Amino acid sequence: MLWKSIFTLVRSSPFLIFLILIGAVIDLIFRYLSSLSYKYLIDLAILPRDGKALAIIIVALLILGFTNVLTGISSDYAKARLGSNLLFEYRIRLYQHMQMQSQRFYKRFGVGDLLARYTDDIPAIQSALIYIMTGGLLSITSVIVGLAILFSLEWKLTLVTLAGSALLFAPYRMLKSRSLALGEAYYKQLDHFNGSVDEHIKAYRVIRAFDLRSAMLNKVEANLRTMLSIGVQRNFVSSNLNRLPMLVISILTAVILAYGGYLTFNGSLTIGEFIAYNSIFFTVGTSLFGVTSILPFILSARTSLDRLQQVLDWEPDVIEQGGQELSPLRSDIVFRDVNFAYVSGEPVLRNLNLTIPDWGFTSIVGPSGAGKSTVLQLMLRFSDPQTGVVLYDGQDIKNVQYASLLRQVGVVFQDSVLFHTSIRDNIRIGSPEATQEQIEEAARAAEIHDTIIGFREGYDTLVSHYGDSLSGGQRQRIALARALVRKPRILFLDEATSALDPDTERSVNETIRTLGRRMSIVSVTHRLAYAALSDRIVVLRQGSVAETGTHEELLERNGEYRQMWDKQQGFMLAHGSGNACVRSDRLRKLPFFSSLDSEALDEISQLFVMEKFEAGATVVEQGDQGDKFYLIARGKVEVLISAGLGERRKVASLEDGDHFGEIALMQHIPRTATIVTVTACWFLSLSYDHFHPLVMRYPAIREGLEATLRSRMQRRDD
Ligand SMILES: Nc1ncnc2c1ncn2[C@@H]1O[C@H](COP(=O)(O)OP(=O)(O)OP(=O)(O)O)[C@@H](O)[C@H]1O
Repeated sequence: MLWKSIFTLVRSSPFLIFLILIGAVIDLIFRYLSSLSYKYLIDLAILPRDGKALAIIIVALLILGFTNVLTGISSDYAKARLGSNLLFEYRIRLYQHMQMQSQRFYKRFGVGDLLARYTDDIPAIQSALIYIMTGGLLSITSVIVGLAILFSLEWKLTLVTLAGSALLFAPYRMLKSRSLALGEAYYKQLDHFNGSVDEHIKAYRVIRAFDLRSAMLNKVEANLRTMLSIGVQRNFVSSNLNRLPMLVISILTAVILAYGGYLTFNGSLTIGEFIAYNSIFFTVGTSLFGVTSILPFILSARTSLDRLQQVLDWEPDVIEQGGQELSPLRSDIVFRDVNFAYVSGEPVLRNLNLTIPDWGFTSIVGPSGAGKSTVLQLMLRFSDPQTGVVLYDGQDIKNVQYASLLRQVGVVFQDSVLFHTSIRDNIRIGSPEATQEQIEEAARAAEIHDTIIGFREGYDTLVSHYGDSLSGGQRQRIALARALVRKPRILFLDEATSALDPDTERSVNETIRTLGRRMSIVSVTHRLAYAALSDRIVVLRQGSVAETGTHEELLERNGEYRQMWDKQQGFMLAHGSGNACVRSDRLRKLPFFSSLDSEALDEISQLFVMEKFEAGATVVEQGDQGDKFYLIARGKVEVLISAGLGERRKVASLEDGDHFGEIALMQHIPRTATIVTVTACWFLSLSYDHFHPLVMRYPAIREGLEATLRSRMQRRDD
């Protein structure tokens, strides 16, 4: 398919092809007439001492040389143009293809992987095309013409030459598969390397703060060493593909000199013919060498074409077909019998039926992995359900113009990426036609205008490195302004404030609440304190709706929501987040403390110490001796277990109100899993040494912990 597009590109540039061909033909004529001129120079001008003939030959050569240079220049321009056109066409095509893709695609092709296709594969195809179009075609024609002339000069000698020339392609046959395999291996390593550089740029703070520099360096060094070794082998094979044909040409030259000399001795060839024959053979030899030297380019381009094709063959999850314009949302968004899975056989949404009216503030809550963000993604049509429909005002969003759907919505994600441009342009991205007044209006609504004008360069302040130059709250407020400048009918928030520190979260949520009076908002959150303020709450469990209602109704119902609510209660984070504590009645909800009296629980709650970890930190490492129990006052962690060969498998996510490590309170036993923070986390930790004296005093604690351990073991065995 891609080969076809190369031919289409070539066919669509007839003038450029004409310039290249004319340049090649003139070059060819020049080469052979120069070589053949020796025959006439020696036999017709020098030996008979004919000055006029000499002058005519020299003038003819000069005119030809001059013409050759002129057509060569036009041909060079045409090649440069054609090559650049190919780069442009392929890069834009790949980029457009990427724009249609969703999460599944980006999971399969990492950043490094994709970048390598832009910066290495496409140029490799370009080089091969240029070489084939110019050196290749010219060399092949040159070989054919040259052999015809050689045949006319001395056919027996030429037959010997022709037979020997077949040997020139032996190295290609021998080394082809090795070269292709090395090409593939090299690109694989290059993809890894690009990925590591990208990771380093994005996570440089975590790498430095956790002193991961030497670990990362070792990883990159191992990658580069493998690349170095493959690179050496690859270059060596490529140079052999060039060098070995030269050996064949040297042998052929020796044969021609010996046999041609013999023919000249016995008078079958004149001296002029002998010299001309050798000179033409030299040109033929060079052209033959030219033919073989494009082979490494062809091999490299073949690998690159395959790699590019692999990406372009990836079908987008969402097919954007024309359809009707979606009119402004007036009634509701409905999920009807929706089933969805990222991986076949692992359903995430199961027969989901849900109605979200177009007014007020709706919160979607539920345990981690319940499918909250997935619901949001389907509303934005980042993916389509496998069965069932998502309707906006009764219209299946698969059948409406995608752009008209996106025009109605604004979105703020948890990790809102800001671009490397001014604050003004970052907001304007939401609506490219927005005037300065509209930008400021959005910034005011997001309550960031005063902060922006307080910066020395105001709205022209450059946002650097994905927004690192701003605080988390400022970043999210600019992201909010970016969404608001679109004047959306509906604002989607995907954990938009949960990565912020408590004070900033509180203040951004107040802004969002004010906005809720002006537009409808759908917010995915796991922090129930803010969900409680919404007009309706949808509780998801394993991809279905478990409950819906207001906060009060759901508490009353005493179901799933109530449990989650109770779990998150009882923690107090002081303003400024310098301190936190847990109430004794909250401790009673932990199964191993449930039978203790208030006095004991009060004592225990005093023993907790607050610990703060940034996102990406390892809190406990599998195999280390456990000496602390942790309660998550706020934040989210992942529980990982070793899956061999240094790989880790995620087995669970824990968040506000969850706990881990309780067995460490009873005995120093190795941790059975690694805990890594996903967002910044505030933990309350209780150390074995502080706690142990209490266990001695209150036997009920030991009994509770032993029961927990037994049930844990039982669950694991099951
Ligand atoms: N791109 C993906 N590929 C495969 N599985 C995915 C992908 N994205 C999410 N999942 C899985 O789908 C399930 C639902 O994920 P989703 O992010 O919607 O849950 P959530 O309720 O928002 O959870 P959380 O609060 O932890 O963000 C989880 O089991 C998750 O591991």
